[in-house]
Amino acid sequence: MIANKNLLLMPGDGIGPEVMTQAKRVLNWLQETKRASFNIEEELVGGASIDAHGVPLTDAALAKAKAADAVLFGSVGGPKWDKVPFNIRPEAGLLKLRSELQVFANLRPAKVFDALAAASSLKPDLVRGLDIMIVRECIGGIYFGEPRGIETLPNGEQKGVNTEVYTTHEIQRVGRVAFELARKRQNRVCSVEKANVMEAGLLWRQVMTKLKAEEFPDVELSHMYADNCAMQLAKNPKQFDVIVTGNLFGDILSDLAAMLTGSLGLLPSATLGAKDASGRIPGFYEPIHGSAPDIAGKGVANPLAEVLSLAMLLRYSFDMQEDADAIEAAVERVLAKAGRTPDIKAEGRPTISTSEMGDALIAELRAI
Ligand SMILES: NC(=O)C1=CN([C@@H]2O[C@H](COP(=O)(O)OP(=O)(O)OC[C@H]3O[C@@H](n4cnc5c(N)ncnc54)[C@H](O)[C@@H]3O)[C@@H](O)[C@H]2O)C=CC1
Ligand SMILES: CC(C)CC(=O)C(=O)O
Ligand SMILES: [Mg+2]
Repeated sequence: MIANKNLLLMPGDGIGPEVMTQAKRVLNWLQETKRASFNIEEELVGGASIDAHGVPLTDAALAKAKAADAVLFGSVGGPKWDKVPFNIRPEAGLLKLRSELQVFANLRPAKVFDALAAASSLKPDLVRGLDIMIVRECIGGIYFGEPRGIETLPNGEQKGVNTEVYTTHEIQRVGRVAFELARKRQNRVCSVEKANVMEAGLLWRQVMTKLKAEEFPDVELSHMYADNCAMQLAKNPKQFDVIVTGNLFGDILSDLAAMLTGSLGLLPSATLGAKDASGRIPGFYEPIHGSAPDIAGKGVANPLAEVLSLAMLLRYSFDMQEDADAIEAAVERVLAKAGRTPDIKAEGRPTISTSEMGDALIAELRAI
């Protein structure tokens, strides 16, 4: 049994707390069945933290996140906070967390469960069996580059500025994660950028090419422009194994990949940093979706991306492979036989709520 792991839960805003409630039921199951014992704490983040403390991430919450063995996050943002100053928006809290935890490699697996091949927006044959891994650089690129801001020009016009910046080291470290993952999969990495129009993209391509030659000669490397990659994901997604890309392109391409699997509500993620002196790797886990204001409070959000993020946490931070497998298998069984939340609604299947999806999942887990 895995004992005394410190886990910080940060549910956030909108559907974040709703889906986190279902992940907590899975945590309870793990503890009740003596598979693990956790010291669980919870902290506000995003809009909820702005309402309580005036900032999207307090120093105390950040300190707890840094001290935890892993962080499970929900989602942040919503129209209520759209007018707060830009640097303290809910989303700034999330970016600060990722950056302060130095979690640079965001693993976004897009897997199609057999029962959901028909829920994809593509024809079932194009997606059945799909299993791709998008590795998104998560603490660099245009979301963090300087200079940035909105300035007023002498003629009264305004100018909005963001800057794409990548250094050799930033590209190498995320590239290594992608190559290493590929070795455990189909041994193929597709590196995605816009080397045709952006110097940061050209450097990305050069660094990836050199990295492959020097450290990963056994792994196949291809390069693709990001716009073509979006098209290829919609045309023939099974051509990909591991995709490695920067922060902005990874954000966009993973939302597209989510729809191949049936819903944004299904895609989990793990964001990992480098091993520290004590051998610990910081791990931050979150669904790829946002706070979904259009459905928040209605009890209809799909909780499976959050639950699958918990499974990734067990797998990557606590080496609890069997328990992670058990949760993923239970999700698969639920999708094969239970009702569906509205985002993956299917003819002949009852439409169920977030908590009913949680009930079905817990019933499957208890049956093990
Ligand atoms: N990691 C995070 O916390 C993220 C936060 N955001 C924030 O969330 C807010 C809303 O952003 P949107 O662009 O609307 O993206 P979103 O991901 O929140 O929602 C996009 C669409 O997907 C649906 N959806 C998302 N998750 C779902 C789930 N679990 N079950 C069923 N349907 C689901 C929503 O109902 C909506 O129609 C904004 O404030 C945005 O900044 C957006 C993306 C990520
Ligand atoms: C705050 C945003 C960068 C969140 C987002 O869309 C994401 O990480 O996927
Ligand atoms: Mg996103």
